[in-house]
Amino acid sequence: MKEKIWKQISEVRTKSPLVHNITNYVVMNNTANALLAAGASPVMAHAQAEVQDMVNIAGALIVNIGTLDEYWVESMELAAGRAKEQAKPWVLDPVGAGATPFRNQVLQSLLKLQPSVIRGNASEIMAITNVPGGTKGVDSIHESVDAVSSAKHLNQQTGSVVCVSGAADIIIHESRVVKLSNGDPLMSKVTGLGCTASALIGAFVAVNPADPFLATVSAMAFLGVAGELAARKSAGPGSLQLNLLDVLYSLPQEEFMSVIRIEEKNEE
Ligand SMILES: Nc1ncnc2c1ncn2[C@@H]1O[C@H](COP(=O)(O)OP(=O)(O)O)[C@@H](O)[C@H]1O
Ligand SMILES: Cc1ncsc1CCOP(=O)(O)O
Ligand SMILES: [Mg+2]
Repeated sequence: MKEKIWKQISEVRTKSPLVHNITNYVVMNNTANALLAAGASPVMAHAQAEVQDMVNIAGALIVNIGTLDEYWVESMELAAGRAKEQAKPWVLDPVGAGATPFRNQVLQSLLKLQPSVIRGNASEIMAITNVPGGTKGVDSIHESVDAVSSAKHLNQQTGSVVCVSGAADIIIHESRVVKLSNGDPLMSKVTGLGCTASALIGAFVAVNPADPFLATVSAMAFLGVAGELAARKSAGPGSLQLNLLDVLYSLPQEEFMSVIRIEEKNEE
C-alpha cells in the first residue's frame, strides 16, 4: 500500500490537476498554498454565474461549508449538482456540523448530491449521523475512534468514502478500513489544516477518480507525514504553517516511506 500511496503523490506532482474550491474565507489562502505546494492547481470560485462552468473544466470540486450563507449554499448546490451530473469527483467538508441547525440542514441537502468523499473531524462526522454529544464550533471534542461507527453508517447510507481526522486519521469504505497515525498535536493549533486535508483529497481524487478510497488514504498520509516532519522543526503554530508548505513541496520518497504509520483492515 505504501508504494501505491507514493505513486499517487507523484501523480499529483506531475499531473497538476485543477481543483475547484468553494471554501471558507478563513482558509482560502492556506488551502490554495497547500494545493500549490503539493503540485496541484487551485481555483477558488463561488459565483453562481460561473460555478458550473468551473466544475466542467476542473478535475475535482471541494465544497467546504465553513463560512456559509444562503447565497453560497445555492452556489454549492449548483456546483455539486453539476459534478454529480458529470460523474466528476467532489469532496464535502462539513465544517461545524452539529453547531447550528442551519449547518445541519445544508449538509442534509448536500448529501443528496452524493459526494465522492466526506472528510470531517470526529464531532462533525458524529453530528451528520445525528449522534448527540455536541461540538465546539469547528473544533472536535471527540477522538477519531469515537466516530468510527458513525463513519461506517454514513458510508453505508451515502456510498461516499468517509474520513474521520484527528490524532488518528481513519478512512472507511465498505469493508475496508485504514488507520493513519502520523501528524502532530501542534497541527490542531493552526487553523484550516482539516480544510487543507479536504482540499488535498480533492487533488488526489482528481488524478485517481476511479479509486476515491486510495486517493483519500494517500492525501491524508501525505498531510500527516508532512505535518509531523514540519512540526519537528517548528517552534510553534506560526512556523508550522510555513514549514508545512515547504515539506509538502519537497518531501522525498525515502523520508515518506520511513515516517508513514499505516494499518489496514478488511472487515469482510
Ligand atoms: N492530536 C493530533 N495529533 C496528531 N495529528 C493531529 C492531531 N490533531 C490534528 N492532527 C492532524 O491535523 C489534521 C487535521 O485534522 P483535524 O484537526 O481533525 O481537522 P479539523 O481542523 O477539521 O478539526 C489531521 O489529519 C492530522 O494529520
Ligand atoms: C475557524 C473557522 N471558522 C469558520 S471556518 C473556520 C476554519 C476551520 O478550519 P478547520 O476545520 O480546518 O480547522
Ligand atoms: Mg474542519
